Amino acid sequence: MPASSAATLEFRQVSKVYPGSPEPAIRELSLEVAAGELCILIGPSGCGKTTAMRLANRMIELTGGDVLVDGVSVRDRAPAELRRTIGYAIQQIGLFPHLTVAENIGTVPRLLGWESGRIRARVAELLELVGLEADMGGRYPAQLSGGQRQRVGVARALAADPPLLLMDEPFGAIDPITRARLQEEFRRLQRELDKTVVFVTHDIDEALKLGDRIAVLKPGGVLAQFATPDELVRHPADAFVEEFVGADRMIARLEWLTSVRQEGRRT
Ligand SMILES: Nc1ncnc2c1ncn2[C@@H]1O[C@H](COP(=O)(O)OP(=O)(O)OP(=O)(O)O)[C@@H](O)[C@H]1O
Repeated sequence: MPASSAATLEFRQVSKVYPGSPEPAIRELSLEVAAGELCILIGPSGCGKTTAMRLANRMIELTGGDVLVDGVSVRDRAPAELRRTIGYAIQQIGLFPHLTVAENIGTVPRLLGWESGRIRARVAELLELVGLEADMGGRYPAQLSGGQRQRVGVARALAADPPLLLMDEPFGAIDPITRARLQEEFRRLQRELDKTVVFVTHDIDEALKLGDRIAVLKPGGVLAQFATPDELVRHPADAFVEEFVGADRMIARLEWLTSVRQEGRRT
């Protein structure tokens, strides 16, 4: 896959005030995500993580500022067309219950008008990529485990080979063991496929394990710090980040994670 398959993403002084709400959900958020980077959004409940994500694919509209994908404002893109070029995976998965796994995965390629042979080949490739047996393609979502459904959600988000993936707690409702396995597989996949990813999580361990950089948001949608896992743990920008990350506890853990990640890269 060419190195150019990843997109850049920039939040430029982004604000969002929901109609009828006295306070902004996001305040002057500026963030630049490099091509191929895995950027984590983390912060307490209600700090605007999902809002930030949905502003990027225009599921909701900006109040102020701009979001640029590969330097082009999302305001200048038609929402439906924009969404077909951005993979989106969410915790609730949102699989269509009346469609088979294969049909679910093929949703965006179908919308893009791919011919059926190409869709079939892509679905087979993706099932293998996310570690599902080929015959799972004929099942319905209700016939899968939670972890299998999450994999289908990730496969569906990857289907049209989008340069940018938005993932909103994609492994949220999964037991810890399956979750750890999915995290590892996803990390490997992301490196292999060279995608830009914005990944929302509540889980600081998941953030430290997966993120190239982590954006910590405070209540009111204010960016507290945007830094590598190492910087975040060793040099938290303020007391909020320090408490959120739990610095002392984390340093030992980070050293362990760093060694695990290096180990992973060698294999
Ligand atoms: N459609 C909406 N209308 C009005 N207010 C909203 C709407 N959606 C979200 N909000 C508010 O905006 C703020 C940010 O919500 P958002 O869902 O982005 O937070 P979050 O960080 O993703 O939260 P969580 O971690 O709980 O999922 C919250 O105060 C929320 O109540």
